[in-house]
Amino acid sequence: MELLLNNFGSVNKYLLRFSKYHKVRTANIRNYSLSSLDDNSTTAKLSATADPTTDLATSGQKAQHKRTQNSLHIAVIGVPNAGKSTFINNLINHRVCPTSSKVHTTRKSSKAIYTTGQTQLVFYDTPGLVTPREIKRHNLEQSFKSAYKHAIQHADIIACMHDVSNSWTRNALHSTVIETLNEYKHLPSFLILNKIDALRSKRVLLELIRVLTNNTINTTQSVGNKNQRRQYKRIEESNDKPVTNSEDKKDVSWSNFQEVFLVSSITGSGLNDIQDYLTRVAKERSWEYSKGSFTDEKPEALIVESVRARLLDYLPQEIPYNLHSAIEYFSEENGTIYASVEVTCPSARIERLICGESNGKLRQITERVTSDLVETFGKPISLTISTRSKKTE
Ligand SMILES: Nc1nc2c(ncn2[C@@H]2O[C@H](COP(=O)(O)OP(=O)(O)OP(=O)(O)O)[C@@H](O)[C@H]2O)c(=O)[nH]1
Repeated sequence: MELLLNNFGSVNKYLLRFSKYHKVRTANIRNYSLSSLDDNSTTAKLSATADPTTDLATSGQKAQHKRTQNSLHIAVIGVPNAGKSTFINNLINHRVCPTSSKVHTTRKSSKAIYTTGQTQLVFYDTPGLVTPREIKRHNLEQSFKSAYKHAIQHADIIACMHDVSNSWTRNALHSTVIETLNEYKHLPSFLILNKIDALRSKRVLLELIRVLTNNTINTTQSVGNKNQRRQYKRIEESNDKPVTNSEDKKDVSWSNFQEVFLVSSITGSGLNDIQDYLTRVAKERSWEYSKGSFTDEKPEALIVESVRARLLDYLPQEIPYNLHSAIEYFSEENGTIYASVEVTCPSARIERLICGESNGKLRQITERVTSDLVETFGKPISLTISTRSKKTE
């Protein structure tokens, strides 16, 4: 079965959404200008007009001396669904890491690049840390477990993402996270408490900081920047009651975090503080990527991963984990991307489920992926998703 969606009619709607997305996210950071995908390159690019200080250097009023370049490689680790990809996309103001409401959306380590002023931040989005049992249950590739190692080995610092919205798991760092931090304890690390928007009581956060850092971060004194301390103070002054005891729990905590940040990756709250922190600690080192690069992934790979992410969102339970998506066709002509992806299903029954009545579900999925990809590439895309089944009934 095949469904072709010609999206030229609706592409303006997507471009409008795209520019809104960028304007909102970049309001107080910098101005963006979109440029086309670099025809000669295999990486997706947008050009960004960086902050005014850099513009000055490149305009007629060139700086007297050559400015140094700084860079920092950050491995973002955490359990599946902690919000790692959402965090990176919103921090770099660009959708390069596919996200979904299901676990294991990210399957391999990928890079997202953000350049501001003299500093280039290179984020490694890593697959959620998993146990061998989870690898089996979700039919994950064996390379899954080791993918984060590659990222950490290239990192200067580890960002440890922790989901505070889940009251069952938030009071402890997962054992796989502690194991990883231990294994790479020579690297500095910081803790990100994510999804604070989902909390009714913010009071719980102070207690969590104490528990998860083994009481090593003092929320009332010199740790953190002014904003963070103000945030901690506001929480302290609220009337809510703490929910846990503050006794030391070494097996659920890590004592060597250098900073703790409270963020909502989805609303963008707190992300500027992290950006400032990373810029401050960046090393004097030449940039690896040109100023306009946002990822080193090939556009074809971004397309396939975006299809996979939306299949995870639209299909129930374990079904999407047993599908295989592959690019069939990719080209770019006159500023428009043409792509076709084939989804192989384990049976005709599953294929019918994906397509839905009169192909309605497949059309919905295709529209959603198209919208995501317009945000990714900043240009129209004509996308076809076709399905086939391994077995007929
Ligand atoms: N409420 C809320 N939801 C969030 C936040 N950040 C991420 N999410 C949601 O959490 C889910 C998982 O987000 P992802 O960014 O895909 O998580 P991940 O850690 O990359 O997941 P894996 O690929 O499984 O490792 C998605 O449904 C996001 O919309 C947040 O700050 N607040």
